[in-house]
Order: sequence, then structure tokens, then C-alpha cells
Amino acid sequence: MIRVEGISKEYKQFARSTGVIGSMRNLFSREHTLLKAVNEISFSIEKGEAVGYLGPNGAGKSTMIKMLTGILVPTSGMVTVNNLVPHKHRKEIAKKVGIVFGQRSQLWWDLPVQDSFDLHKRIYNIHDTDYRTNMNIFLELLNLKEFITQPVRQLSLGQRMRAEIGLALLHNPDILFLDEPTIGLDVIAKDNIRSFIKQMNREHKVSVLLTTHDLKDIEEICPRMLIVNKGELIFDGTVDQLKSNLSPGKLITIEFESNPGNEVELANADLIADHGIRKTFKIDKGLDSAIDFVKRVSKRYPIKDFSLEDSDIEDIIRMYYRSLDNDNNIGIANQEKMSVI
Ligand SMILES: Nc1ncnc2c1ncn2[C@@H]1O[C@H](COP(=O)(O)OP(=O)(O)OP(=O)(O)O)[C@@H](O)[C@H]1O
Repeated sequence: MIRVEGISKEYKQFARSTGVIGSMRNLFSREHTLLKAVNEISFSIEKGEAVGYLGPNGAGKSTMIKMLTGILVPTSGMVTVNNLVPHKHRKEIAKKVGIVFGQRSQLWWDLPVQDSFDLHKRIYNIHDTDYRTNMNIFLELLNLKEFITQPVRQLSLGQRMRAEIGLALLHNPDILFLDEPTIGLDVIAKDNIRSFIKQMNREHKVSVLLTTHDLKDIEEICPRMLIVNKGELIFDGTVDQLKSNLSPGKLITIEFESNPGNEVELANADLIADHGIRKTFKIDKGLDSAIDFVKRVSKRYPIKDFSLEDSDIEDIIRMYYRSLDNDNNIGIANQEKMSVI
């Protein structure tokens, strides 16, 4: 469905001098440097997949979405969406994809929301039956009925985003590109948007490619994620793979029958919180060693209860991004690069 082969995008970045003399100089000299915003990236996305596209600021995410939707022309490499080259077949591609840019609107600002949907129907030549079916779905699931007659400029951010997503899906596209769809939304609005996107993906088989800084978006919607850094693809795998490869460990909280003091056997574990009979340990490896640890401890000290916690995905990604900054990607990032890509 989406094929990206060795795609790169270079931007010319012009050096601009400041001050009056500098401004005069800018008129005549156009010195520039080349920035590789996307550097030889390859991946493919199959029908019905939901993929998160993740990376620190400036990693090249929006640039990739713009190339996939035909807004930008790649400097080199091949990209096809439904076997079409996006920048050469913009009209045909537009019929097959829906696009939502969190920071930009596709709705008509001064018109009631309904008018944007009616205009979209005409532009995309949507059949009356399809239009009615989809409008009914969106009125209910996105709760558009709450504000469908209001001008777009009067909508809250959450309402506007619901309308944007409905509009992007009105012509039954095969693929939905979302560039930071939950940016600036409150927790409830984010939840609503996520469950709607998930439903469209799972039930209607709309493929989804989503860029975001909110890892909950990825966790909720996308079983697979691609991570980019400085234009390069550095991870392609599932959220669970990333978690198990990078997880700093599991936390085990044990409630003892009585306080065992400092004598608890600590092999393979760090004591990170000590509240007498309740102690929390961090285990470096996976689930097996955590259970082994509990078994071992329980043989020597009577245990009332215990609980296991995974590291939060936010912690894992934070650690991953930090490792990218260190030692030119030596360490976790490179191990990951080798083991997953
Ligand atoms: N039109 C442009 N001209 C020159 N440089 C650009 C242009 N657009 C983007 N860039 C540069 O390309 C790099 C990648 O930008 P891009 O917007 O794709 O990153 P991003 O991952 O979407 O970032 P963010 O998470 O901050 O939105 C950045 O260094 C940016 O400054």
C-alpha cells in the first residue's frame, strides 16, 4: 500500500546576516547549506496497518508526511502510495488518502461546519448514499451533531479536531495520514479522538500513519512504530519489542509478613524504596527473573503479597532519545538499530 525506498529530502538553508549591512548583503549573496531532513529511509505499510511515526523535534516527520501526500517532491528515492507516485498523481492520491494536520485546518473558517462537509462532498464527488452513511457515523461517533451548525471559528480545539478527522474520512479514503492529531487537546478529547481512529482502523480497515509526540497515541492506536532521528530511521518494530529491548527493568513491590530488615537477598535486584514491610525492588531483566526473584525471597521471608509493574512507555522513549544524544548513538540506540531494523 505504501512503499518508501531509500527516500531523502534535502532543504537549502540560507545563511542570513543581521543588521543593515547584513540585510543589504542578503540581497546579493545567497549562501546556503544543505540539510538532509530525511536521509535514505525505507519502509512499507500494508493495508489495514496502523503505524506510529515518532521522533524528536526536527527529526523529519512532517517532511515525510508531506512527501507521502505529494506536497513535497523527494530529492531522491522512490515513494508509492497505492502504486501511485504522490507528487505526480496528486489528484488521484487525494481520492485515496485523508490528511489531518493538527496545526492547520482544512475547514472553512467562517462557514458552519456542515458547509465544509457539503463542499467536500462536491469536490470529491461523493455519492449521496456514501455521504449520508458517513455523516451519520460522524454525527454519532464524533458527536458532530453538538456543533455542526456553528461556524468553524467558534469551535473549541477538540471540536475542530473531531470535525477535521470526519472531513478527512468523508470520501472513504484507504489511508489516513495524521500529523499530531491530539496536539493541545485535553485528556478526554484525546481519548475520544484515539478511540475513533482506532475504530476506523480496526473495523473499516483504514490504514493509519500517525506522527505524534504523545506516546499514548501510539500505545492506543499503533501496534507498530517507526522512530526517526536526524532524518534516519532507527527503529521499526512493535511497541512491545521496544519495551522489552529497552525497558530499564521491572519494579516489584513485596509486602512481607514482617519486616525482614536489610537482610533480604538482593542478587539481581536493587532496593529502590523501603517502607519496612513494603519494599520495592528493580529487576534488570524480563518477567522470568522477576518471578524467580520473588520465589527466592519468599522461601526465606514469608510474603503476604507482591505486584509487578512495567516501565512506562514515556520513560522508555525518554531514555531512548537521551541515548541518541549520547556518544553519537553508541549504546542502546545502536544495539536497537542492529537488532530491530
Ligand atoms: N521548508 C524548509 N526549509 C528548510 N528547512 C526545513 C524546511 N522544513 C523543515 N526544515 C528543516 O528540516 C528538519 C526536519 O523538519 P520537520 O518539520 O520535518 O521535522 P519534524 O520531525 O516534523 O519536527 P517537529 O516534531 O518539531 O514538528 C528540521 O531541521 C527543519 O528545520
